[in-house]
Amino acid sequence: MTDTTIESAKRAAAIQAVAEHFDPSATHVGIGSGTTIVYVVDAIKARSTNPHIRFVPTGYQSRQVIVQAGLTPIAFDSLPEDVTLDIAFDGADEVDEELNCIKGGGACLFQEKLVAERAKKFICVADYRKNQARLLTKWLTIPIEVAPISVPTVLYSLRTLGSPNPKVRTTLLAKSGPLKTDQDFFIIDAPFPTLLTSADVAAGKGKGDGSDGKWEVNKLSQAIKELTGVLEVGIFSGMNGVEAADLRAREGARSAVVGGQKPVAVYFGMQDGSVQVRTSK
Ligand SMILES: O=C(CO)[C@H](O)[C@H](O)COP(=O)(O)O
Repeated sequence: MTDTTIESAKRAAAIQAVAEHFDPSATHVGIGSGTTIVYVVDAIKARSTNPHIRFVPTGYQSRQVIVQAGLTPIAFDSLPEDVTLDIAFDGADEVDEELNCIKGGGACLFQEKLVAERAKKFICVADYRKNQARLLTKWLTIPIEVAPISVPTVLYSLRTLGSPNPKVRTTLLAKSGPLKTDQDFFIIDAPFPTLLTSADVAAGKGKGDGSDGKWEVNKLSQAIKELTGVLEVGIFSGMNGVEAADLRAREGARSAVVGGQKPVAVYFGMQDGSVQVRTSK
């Protein structure tokens, strides 16, 4: 496997994802972070015809990608309350059979989740290395964004939940010390055993509540999110945007759900140049 193969796989997946989901008349588009999203932005630029389209970044790097492409960014907190994004595109670190994702390899998970949940449709684009049946198969840690002051207690609680050796992510740059996110928070990378899907729990493969050392994706995400000091967890699970809209239509004002975290489709660029698409069933 060469770098060229991986980069070609990302590009092929991005081109197909944009061709199949980007509507040139869209007005607001969410743009994720990482290396794959650069190909998505290139593909959007080649198709976009609406001079009034605005792109919502998920952090500093994402904003730079938008600006360098000559497109117009709009800050997430400048969006009028009633505006939803037509679509959001992002990468992922690992995706399972149910389209649950691990994100945050680039430390941008909080804004990525805000943007994904504000979109009618969230589409993930990734290369073949990210395509796994279960989360934590090849990507072995869950990125968690935490308030710096909470680090010792969150590390302790994560060990109690079954993470053998959670660690604060450090910067690889000349300045040593913890890496700071766009919110000036820290990232803890917490290893856990491979996660069960909801289908595994339904099939009796475990309770998924961590009592036997095995966690189901949603249950672990909720357990970590409940820890004081945790801003956000790099597990994107639960509903997708279409399911969330259905729930709102059924429940109206009683539903506090804004959108979903899970993609409606994931495009994997494969080693042989093809693109594999995984959609929600
Ligand atoms: O979640 C992310 C950043 O926080 C990225 O989307 C994820 O790390 C994938 O990155 P890449 O496209 O470089 O593989």
